[in-house]
Amino acid sequence: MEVKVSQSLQWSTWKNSENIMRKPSNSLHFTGRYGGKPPRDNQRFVSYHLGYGKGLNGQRMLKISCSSQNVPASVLQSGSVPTCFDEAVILKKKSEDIEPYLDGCCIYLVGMMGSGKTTVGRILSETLDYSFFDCDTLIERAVGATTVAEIFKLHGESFFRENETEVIRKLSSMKRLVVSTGGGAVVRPINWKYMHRGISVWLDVPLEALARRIAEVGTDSRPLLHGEPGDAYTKAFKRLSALLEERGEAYANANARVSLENIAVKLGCEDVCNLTPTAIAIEVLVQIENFLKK
Ligand SMILES: Nc1ncnc2c1ncn2[C@@H]1O[C@H](COP(=O)(O)OP(=O)(O)O)[C@@H](O)[C@H]1O
Ligand SMILES: O=C(O)C1=C[C@@H](OP(=O)(O)O)[C@@H](O)[C@H](O)C1
Repeated sequence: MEVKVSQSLQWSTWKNSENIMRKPSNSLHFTGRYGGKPPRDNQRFVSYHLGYGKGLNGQRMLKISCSSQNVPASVLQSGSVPTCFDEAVILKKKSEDIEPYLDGCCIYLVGMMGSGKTTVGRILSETLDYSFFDCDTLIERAVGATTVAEIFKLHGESFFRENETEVIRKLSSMKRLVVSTGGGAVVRPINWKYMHRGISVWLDVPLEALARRIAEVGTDSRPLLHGEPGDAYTKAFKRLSALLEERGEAYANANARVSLENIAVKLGCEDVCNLTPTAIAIEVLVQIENFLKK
């Protein structure tokens, strides 16, 4: 029997398995932890299921699946969550398929705040062996400020936008980058002139999901969401709806659109919040491929 284990199922995940249980039907279930130290609650564990099944030709095959629940935002963003075996394999295969067509072209992720540009961008850069850049971080460095919120407070939004354009301009002369742009980068036509030197992809996420994600981490780092009354979810929802209303058409300038609602339908998933960043990264590659083959 030949079993190919993807790189993203790292040895450390297996080595650190907390408990291995033999299940009745000749299958194994074990829970692995990610990261160095054992977390205290079970929610930070990832469960693996190993069992035998039949392949297409009826041959016996080892099947591996993995599930993770309530993985903290910081871990999701770090891109170090052990992902579903199948998803990891599909992602790698897809990236190998499109690499020759991409020819080193930069990928710009656009979308509302919280749409997952940073989280998905990191995964894409890793699988494509590209470098990853987050525009907000580069602007903070260029200005010598600690946060975007500080830049807005000290210098105002138009100063921030000027710097954003300058960062995008500089990045656009480079190759093999995945760039996570700020949610508002789409409003300036000059930014599109630079982004169209590469391929732009719009991560289209329903407002409810955006607001839920942002409410979880708070609005501190996102100055445009400050100032609404109400609980974190309501505040985020209201401001995001107003911004989306203003910007909807600007996002549609992107070369490709990745709709989380469409992915959920494809995968038979009831709630877009259950889509993993890897599943979304796969769809980004599929949509880039569609665009390049047009
Ligand atoms: N597929 C996903 N499922 C659940 N939470 C996610 C997903 N993608 C991103 N997040 C979380 O949503 C928040 C915003 O994601 P982030 O990548 O920073 O978005 P952006 O860069 O577009 O602002 C983060 O807390 C992140 O962990
Ligand atoms: O939507 C926007 O106008 C903004 C989005 C933020 O980036 P993220 O989309 O990465 O949160 C950041 O650039 C700034 O707070 C403004």
